[in-house]
Amino acid sequence: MSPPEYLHLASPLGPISRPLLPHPPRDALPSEIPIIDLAPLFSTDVSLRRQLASLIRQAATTSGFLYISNHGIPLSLFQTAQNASLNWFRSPLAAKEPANTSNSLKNKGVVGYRPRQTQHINPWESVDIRESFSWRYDPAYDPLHSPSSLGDIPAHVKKYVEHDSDGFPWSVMPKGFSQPVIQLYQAILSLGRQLARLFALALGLGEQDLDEKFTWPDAGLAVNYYPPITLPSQEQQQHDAEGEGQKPKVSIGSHTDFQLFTLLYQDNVGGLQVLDTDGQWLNAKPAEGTLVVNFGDYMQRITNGKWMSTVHRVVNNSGKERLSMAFFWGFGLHESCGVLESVLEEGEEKKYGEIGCWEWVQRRIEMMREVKSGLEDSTRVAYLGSMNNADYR
Ligand SMILES: O=C(O)CCC(=O)C(=O)O
Ligand SMILES: [Fe+2]
Repeated sequence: MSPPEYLHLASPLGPISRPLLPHPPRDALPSEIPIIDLAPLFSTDVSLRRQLASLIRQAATTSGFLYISNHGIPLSLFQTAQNASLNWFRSPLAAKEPANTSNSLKNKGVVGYRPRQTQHINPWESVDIRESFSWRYDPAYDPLHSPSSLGDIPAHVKKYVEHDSDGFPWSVMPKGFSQPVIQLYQAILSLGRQLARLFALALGLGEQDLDEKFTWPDAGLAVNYYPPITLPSQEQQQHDAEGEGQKPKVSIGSHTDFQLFTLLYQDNVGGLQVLDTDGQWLNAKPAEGTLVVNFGDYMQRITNGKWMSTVHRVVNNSGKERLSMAFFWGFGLHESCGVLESVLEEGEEKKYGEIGCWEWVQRRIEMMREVKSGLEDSTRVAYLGSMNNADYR
């Protein structure tokens, strides 16, 4: 019998290992990653919205991944932003360099462009074979806030949100890119707030109970460009046999998202894979007109571990370039939350304490750093190799 294989990754609790089944990835069944029709969300009939919320709760507590259809954002808005992004990513490196995150110091290197193979989300896998353009929430682009009210951002919020004047230098980006991407981002801000009401229902809360925590949300965007992974030649494989080349080649390594939920638009190329609770990789194939929704670590925490923050990665072996846009949603970074009473059964104890959203994100970043430095230590890797964390999915 071949020895069990493990997937190693960073988690909020530190490095963890998950056993893997010895089978190649297979397509997810509709029961594993359901397509949920969002139309009832826009109905005036609250009983329809409640039925929809129970479908969401079912998916959140069993797979942590689902697709939404009829979400109300026209496909053309995504396609225009997709084409604009492709055009930009295909331009020469020198044209993209002015947008490099390292030039965006005021944003602490978060906002902007990251060139190919400069990110490594999971050190047990290859460097990420992707380029990306990311930015964080800026109230100047939020339809909820009128330009004249921007001066009134409360001080305890202001230190966490960027304002246009000290934000990313959009002038370095061609308008052909920024206009459609910002337009899409604004539509996503509205959809995210509507979804937050649905999730509130699904969490046993009143529909509007979470609204305030999303007034200045932590709503970031990553536009991901994945060139095809070219499998190494035999010579190269031999050369790599002792080093990095042994690691599985990934477009973005296995990880969980940090915050509450992610809305993902993917083109029709495919490559997104989701790890089920048995250790089987499932292909989350593209389905036109849908968005993928997955839940993150903070959601898992505030639901006492019930809503799953599911491990996923991208392997683009299609031979074609792939583009995705991931919108990450969290409460405002100035907010704080503990386990929600509404999710607890009678007598159930809270597993986790309250933690601020900013502290949470810092902790997750710290854990990823720790995992990278821990890799240098061979005893630790051996320990990881034999560890099976059953509690943390
Ligand atoms: O491109 C994708 O399909 C997934 C991207 C992703 O997981 C991320 O950006 O966190
Ligand atoms: Fe992700």
